[in-house]
Amino acid sequence: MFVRHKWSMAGPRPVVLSGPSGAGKSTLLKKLMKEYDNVFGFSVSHTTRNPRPGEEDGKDYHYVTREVMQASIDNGDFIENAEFSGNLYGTSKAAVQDVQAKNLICILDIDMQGVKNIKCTDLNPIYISIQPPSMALLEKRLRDRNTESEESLCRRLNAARVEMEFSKEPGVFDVVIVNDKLEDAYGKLREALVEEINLVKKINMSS
Ligand SMILES: Nc1nc2c(ncn2[C@@H]2O[C@H](COP(=O)(O)OP(=O)(O)O)[C@@H](O)[C@H]2O)c(=O)[nH]1
Ligand SMILES: Nc1ncnc2c1ncn2[C@@H]1O[C@H](COP(=O)(O)OP(=O)(O)O)[C@@H](O)[C@H]1O
Repeated sequence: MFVRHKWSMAGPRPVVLSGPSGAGKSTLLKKLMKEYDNVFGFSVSHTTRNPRPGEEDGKDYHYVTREVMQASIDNGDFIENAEFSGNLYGTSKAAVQDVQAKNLICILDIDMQGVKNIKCTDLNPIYISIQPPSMALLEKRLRDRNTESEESLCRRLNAARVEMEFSKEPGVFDVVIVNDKLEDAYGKLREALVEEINLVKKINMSS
């Protein structure tokens, strides 16, 4: 699957954030996008899950029915897609192209199936894993977030065990960040991206 041909002008490298549900990916990426205006662009995924209070269609996700999403997948519109906790999720080609067209660092928030599939493309992102300090803390944070039913919570915690093991596989992630204290984790994320951030600032200043 080709998103951007290797011979096209080199833009900034995209960033993949992955890790268990509740690890703090959205919190960290929202902080990053707030601090760095016009440097990052979020790859807005499609999902068949319902929007949570406060989430916006077209901003957090494109919320679609399974029928619509499956038809779009069959049509070849997606770079990758996966079933997670009973719902379909996927990154459309358009989601990434929209961000890359603006020469911004494209951030993808995807699960481990997504990571495996993106590795088969020529997207060449920086792979960052966000991990919770422990299963117990992950459960507490997910419960306190108050977004999941008991069933959804169980499914996410089961998936989290597998995601946590996956993050230990050598060579999968460029950086693994344990999100204990938010400010410390954020500092590590920023540090991992500083070169790419400076590159985009330079490009944007000269254009
Ligand atoms: N493969 C894949 N995973 C995605 C995509 N969008 C979101 N996810 C993952 O789906 C999982 C569930 O996301 P979500 O329902 O927003 O719940 P949350 O992670 O608990 O906030 C997370 O691991 C996300 O990283 C996507 O486009 N592709
Ligand atoms: N370092 C942290 N310490 C305490 N709570 C946190 C921390 N990071 C995130 N949270 C909280 O944990 C919950 C899960 O974080 P979230 O960003 O939604 O995770 P994800 O996007 O990975 O599913 C949220 O309620 C968030 O406010």
